Amino acid sequence: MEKISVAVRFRPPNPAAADPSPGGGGGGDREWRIDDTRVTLVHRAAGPVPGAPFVFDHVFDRTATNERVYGTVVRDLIGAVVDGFNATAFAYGQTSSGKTFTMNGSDADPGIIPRAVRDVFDTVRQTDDREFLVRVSYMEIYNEDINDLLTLEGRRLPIKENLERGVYVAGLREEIVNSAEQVFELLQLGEVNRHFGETNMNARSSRSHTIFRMVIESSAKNKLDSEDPIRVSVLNLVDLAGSERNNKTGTEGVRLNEAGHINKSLLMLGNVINKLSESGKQRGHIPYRDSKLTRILQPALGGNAKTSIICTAAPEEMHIEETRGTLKFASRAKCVSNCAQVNEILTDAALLKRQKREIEELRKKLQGSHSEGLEQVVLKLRNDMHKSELERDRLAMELEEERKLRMTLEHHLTEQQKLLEGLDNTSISADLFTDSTQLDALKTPDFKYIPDGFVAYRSRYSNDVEFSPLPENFDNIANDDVWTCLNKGCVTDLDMLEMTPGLKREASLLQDATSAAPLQELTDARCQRLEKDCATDRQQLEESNVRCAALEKERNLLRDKNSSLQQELSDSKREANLLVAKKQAQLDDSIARCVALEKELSMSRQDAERLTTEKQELAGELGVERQKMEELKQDIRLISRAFSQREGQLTSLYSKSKAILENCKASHVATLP
Ligand SMILES: Nc1ncnc2c1ncn2[C@@H]1O[C@H](COP(=O)(O)OP(=O)(O)OP(=O)(O)O)[C@@H](O)[C@H]1O
Repeated sequence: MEKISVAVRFRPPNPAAADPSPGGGGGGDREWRIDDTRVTLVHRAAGPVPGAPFVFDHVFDRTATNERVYGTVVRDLIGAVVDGFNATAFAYGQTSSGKTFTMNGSDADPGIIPRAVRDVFDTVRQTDDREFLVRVSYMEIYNEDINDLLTLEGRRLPIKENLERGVYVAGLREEIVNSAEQVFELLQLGEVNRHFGETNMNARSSRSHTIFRMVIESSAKNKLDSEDPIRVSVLNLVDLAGSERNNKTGTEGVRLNEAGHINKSLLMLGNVINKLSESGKQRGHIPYRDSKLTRILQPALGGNAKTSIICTAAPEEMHIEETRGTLKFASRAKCVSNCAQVNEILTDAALLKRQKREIEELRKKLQGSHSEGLEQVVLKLRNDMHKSELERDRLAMELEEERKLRMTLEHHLTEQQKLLEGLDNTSISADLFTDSTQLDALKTPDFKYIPDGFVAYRSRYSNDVEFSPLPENFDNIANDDVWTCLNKGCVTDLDMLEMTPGLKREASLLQDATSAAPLQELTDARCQRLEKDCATDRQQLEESNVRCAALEKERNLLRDKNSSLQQELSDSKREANLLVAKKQAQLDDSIARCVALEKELSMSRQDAERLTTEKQELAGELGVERQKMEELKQDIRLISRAFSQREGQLTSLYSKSKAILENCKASHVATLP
């Protein structure tokens, strides 16, 4: 929020009015005194007239130039307009107080409009990173009709309003301009079409309110960001017609009609300012629609714009009441706040992006803190659940591997047990080896009999030629790894090869019954070894079983935890849904209430508008009545003056007659004998 900036400017005294002779209007004993930003009415002899002084943002005395006024009050607005803010500057004051002088100026000292036009183009030129499009229009409000000053066809244009453009004058010509000179040409054209007229107080009095408007559109030169919007701002420079008293301006006929409209629309402007200056609660309906001027200036009055008002005043004593009225208007305007924002137009994509963000923010707000907490809990539970699912899968895999290992071990154990039993029950004979592979397993690879077979390559073997002579040609030699691979990972098979020297001669041993003793020894050793292996395998199996049981237990625990988490999750979800439904119901309820209130409001607004119209009519009638009363009073004054003159004449006639009579009487008495 930003207050309207208000300045007061006193023009130099009118040389005719400074004339102290009767009718000259000057030479009174009261005057306005300026002290920095303070204006006080003083008796030249007796000091300040009772009443508070008026204080404004800026006060200019007769010596102030247009350059100074512009620099102090308007220059900053131009920068803001080029940056995308709306801005308005207008001159308000009684007739002949210097409004047109302030807005248009002279060749020697140009006013606000020409200076602003130059500044706009200079600022645009200095803004390197944006592209600009400047359009201008010029209109007047004459007798409550809006006329386009740039074309003679544009008469009585209607005011329209829509969401996109707000309040606008339909059919108003807008010229695209590239330089200040182009604008000055258009302004000249407008000045020709503008309504001026001669009154007793101003040989060239503005009979209409004029609004010169510049629309400045800009976009970034490098559109890297799709969200980069187009900026559209409006600068209004307004020269109002002056309020006037008919007895002073001596208006009649057309001028009187014009004055009626001027005074009425200024009254409406005053009403809007009064309402806006009231505090929020008392303010109520703002009657912008009561006049075209207030409707067009609506954004500048308490809306989306930066606004400066320059109130012009006449210093002469004969205008003290009008000046006081202007200062009161200015004081109220000082209390009005505007809310200016950069005006941006977004592309559809950017708008969508922005709206999505806003909806997301609203959704968050709607859900409130409690459901936000719930959402976090749900999220945490979901995370926990996911973690425990992963853990469960990992354990299941481990369990599966353990199971496989156990089965392999069990299988291996059974095999070995079978083998052991077989060995226990027999003295080894080739016939007992029913499975030829079993027998093969006990044999040292015999290179003579199996020419293409593999042999474990061990240095020990090669040294020990007695048991394992090296073959002449090593075409197929396997090292430890290949052997292990061939024996399905059972290293014991490789170790068994140490026994092969005995078995190398198995054919002759088995045939020779006398050599049974050493065979028995070998068998026992082998049995012991197998038993040892069995015991180790059994131990491994038991350990594996224990691990399996522990894993199963852990898995069950996890399963329980998982299901309890799922239960919690569904509870939270249910609670969150309930809460959202509750909030939605509250929202629906609020919307319904809002709709009802809006309906009520619009009805009240209609009532208020009706009342305002009635009030205005009554005020109009009152004005007429007051005028009549004034006229009657004037008549009474004239009659009583004539009456007193007559009375004086009669009295002196009577005195004269009386004196003559006395004289006559005296002369008659003297002539009596
Ligand atoms: N500050 C000033 N310095 C010098 N002359 C001024 C100044 N202000 C006004 N004048 C002169 O006073 C006269 C009336 O001024 P101007 O026409 O600007 O008044 P106005 O308020 O626009 O009147 P109206 O409402 O009737 O149009 C003009 O001759 C103008 O040159």
